[in-house]
Amino acid sequence: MRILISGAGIAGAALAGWLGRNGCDVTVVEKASRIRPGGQAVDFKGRTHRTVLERMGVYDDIRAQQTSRTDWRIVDESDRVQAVIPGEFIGGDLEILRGDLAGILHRRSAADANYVFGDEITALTESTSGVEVGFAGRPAARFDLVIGADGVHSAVRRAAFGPESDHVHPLGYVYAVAGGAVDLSGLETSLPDGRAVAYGYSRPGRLALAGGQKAPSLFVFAADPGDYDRRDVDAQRRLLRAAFEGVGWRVPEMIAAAVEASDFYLDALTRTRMHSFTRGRVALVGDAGYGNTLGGFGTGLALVGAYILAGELTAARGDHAAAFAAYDRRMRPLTKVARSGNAGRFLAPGSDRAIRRRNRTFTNRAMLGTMMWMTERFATDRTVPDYRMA
Ligand SMILES: Cc1cc2nc3c(=O)[nH]c(=O)nc-3n(C[C@H](O)[C@H](O)[C@H](O)COP(=O)(O)OP(=O)(O)OC[C@H]3O[C@@H](n4cnc5c(N)ncnc54)[C@H](O)[C@@H]3O)c2cc1C
Repeated sequence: MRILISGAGIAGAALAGWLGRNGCDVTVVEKASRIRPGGQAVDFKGRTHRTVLERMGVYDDIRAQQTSRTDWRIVDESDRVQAVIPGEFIGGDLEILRGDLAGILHRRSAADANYVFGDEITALTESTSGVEVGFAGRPAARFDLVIGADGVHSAVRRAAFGPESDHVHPLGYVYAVAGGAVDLSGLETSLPDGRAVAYGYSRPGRLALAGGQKAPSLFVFAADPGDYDRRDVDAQRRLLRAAFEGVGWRVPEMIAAAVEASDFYLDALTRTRMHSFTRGRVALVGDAGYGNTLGGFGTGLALVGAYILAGELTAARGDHAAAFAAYDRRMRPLTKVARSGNAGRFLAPGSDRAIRRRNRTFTNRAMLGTMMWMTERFATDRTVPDYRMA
């Protein structure tokens, strides 16, 4: 089977490895000129994630580069500690910087797929025998299947399922992630009017790296996607500056570093809801189909989704319709966790009262224990089939 994957992020690289190793001719087209670095820490929780990582053969590589998963201290603007969120709640069982994970997955799949950087699809035309794909920078080509692993703003989803606004719902917050300059670990401050800054994440023993490399900062604030232009990064830097204007604590230093950083990234918090993750010869995997920004499940879901999609395609031996139907059916309950929840409310509560309520939750061990148990029980403790793939 000739399969095109759009997007070489977490889902795309994972899927490329599985399909390439199991007999498919895989091309991955990535808009960026290389594997995109950057991002905050992402994490894995529970039995399902661990099983998939072990079957992929990347569990030990991830462990070798995991972050120190420190507790988060929530402080006020005078640095007084208001609550401590345990590292295992924020960072799951295994936590790694997103950019490091993307590197591991790419290295693991590089020999199994043909990676094309700096290009993107412009059109999809499906017939009974395949999909004709137009590209921005190369001649059109024909594939048996096309997979959208191109993230929240998926071009494949737009081409095959209709406009983004039909599927992607803004949650009322914007986030920015960028390289930082303050050597602190797992510290967050919440400002009463729906703004929050977090700082932290490093690999064990490498908090203040000799080379000057610092962990990225995360900024979250209440705003709408209409407040900025997705293509105008300078305007986004100005938006971030304006959102934290006049804030004390270490914020001026962090903002100054963030707006200068080459890995500056700003986007709306959104939730993606699809009636089906497949249509004809096209399927969506990862954030393109079931994203919920900063919800804490996106990366695990992307890897589980890639595993199940590849497994069903391998098991169906060329019957893509049967494989896609099974993928849809299996992913539906797993993705329930992404169809609700808004991390903005947790990270940047909009009032003093809401902040106090959030902090009380995290100082109550029993409540925290219940939340962690429920997460594991209902979201990440599911049995996935053993597809016996290479
Ligand atoms: C730079 C960056 C930083 C991130 N930071 C965080 C973070 O701090 N915390 C967090 O929880 N999640 C973060 N994420 C999202 C996180 O990676 C995903 O939620 C999750 O891992 C699922 O991954 P995915 O592969 O579906 O999407 P992504 O990891 O977003 O990968 C999508 C890939 O598709 C590429 N792409 C986009 N459009 C096209 C196109 N038209 N054609 C070809 N390729 C395209 C992108 O360049 C990217 O490489 C970040 C994503 C990126 C790209």
